[in-house]
Amino acid sequence: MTRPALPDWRTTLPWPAVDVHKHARGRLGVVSGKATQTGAARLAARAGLRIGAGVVRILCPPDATAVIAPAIEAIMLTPFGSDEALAEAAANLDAVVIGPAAGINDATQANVRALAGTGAALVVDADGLTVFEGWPEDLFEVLDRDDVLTPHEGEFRRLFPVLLEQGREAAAAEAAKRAGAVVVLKGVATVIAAPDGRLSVNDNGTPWLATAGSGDVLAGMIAGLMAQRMDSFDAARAAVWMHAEAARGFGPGLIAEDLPERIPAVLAALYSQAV
Ligand SMILES: NC(=O)C1=CN([C@@H]2O[C@H](COP(=O)(O)OP(=O)(O)OC[C@H]3O[C@@H](n4cnc5c(N)ncnc54)[C@H](O)[C@@H]3O)[C@@H](O)[C@H]2O)[C@@H](O)CC1
Ligand SMILES: Nc1ncnc2c1ncn2[C@@H]1O[C@H](COP(=O)(O)OP(=O)(O)O)[C@@H](O)[C@H]1O
Repeated sequence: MTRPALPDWRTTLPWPAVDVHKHARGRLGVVSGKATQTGAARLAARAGLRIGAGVVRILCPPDATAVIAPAIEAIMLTPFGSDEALAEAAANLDAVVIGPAAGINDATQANVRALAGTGAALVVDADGLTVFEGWPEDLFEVLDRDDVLTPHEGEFRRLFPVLLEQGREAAAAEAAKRAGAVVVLKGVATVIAAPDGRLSVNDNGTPWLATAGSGDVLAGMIAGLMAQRMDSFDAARAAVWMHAEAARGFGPGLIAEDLPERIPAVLAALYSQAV
């Protein structure tokens, strides 16, 4: 018996319907760090907006409001003063990114937990992963299967100390099972693994991506597709490929700020194949 081919992510990209409106298109939240650490959230938010989320809101500690407000236009801003207030602010969001420059402290842990109790699908990156070093089960027990973890190898080791000895593919597959969530093990050939056993290795990586903040952009791209109701595993595969394609299109001199601005060209090429 032959198994039906898994749908390729290109066939499930969320192109907007004629009668869509911005809220129906998908609402994305990105949690910012404190006043001196807001750039990572702004990169992720801009990437999420560029990849098609209809409404994007940065959720920030009160001290960061005056820093972020003059640095955004289409992106909205909501300050929160506690984990409960964060959950309230995220109540009507479809997807949320937490972790980029969030801070390695108890507040970030509490914020991840609070967001996990909302209906939003989560992308947990960077400090959102690092804060669970030593007690990863505390993270895994609050995750849903449509949540996504996006560790680089350093962050992966903090949550899964010996798994990489099995090789990157086996490690990512086991990590996804243990976490009960999609795991994106970043690197030269990024591995994407789902808790149901689906596994994919990205094939268009480029070293131009080895630049500060490129991972923050990727987190925003994945969550931006998830906010548009794309399956989390497909969203991760699609975003990882588009992220690399955007970097290839730019080439030498690429910095993370350039990546969101290359997304339209990458989307346009995919759209021309879809219609
Ligand atoms: N514009 C911004 O505001 C930016 C903020 N960022 C944030 O800054 C905070 C600290 O970033 P750091 O880069 O110091 O933290 P990392 O956790 O990335 O790096 C700390 C250590 O982890 C190890 N490591 C890093 N990348 C690795 C890899 N790919 N493979 C193996 N080991 C690796 C290295 O030993 C490194 O010294 C994070 O919250 C991050 O999200 C960064 O994303 C860069 C841009
Ligand atoms: N040499 C490389 N080849 C391909 N991709 C790379 C390379 N170096 C880094 N990347 C990609 O760049 C991104 C870096 O993410 P991350 O380490 O989280 O950076 P940051 O924390 O600065 O945002 C990942 O998507 C990773 O796969």
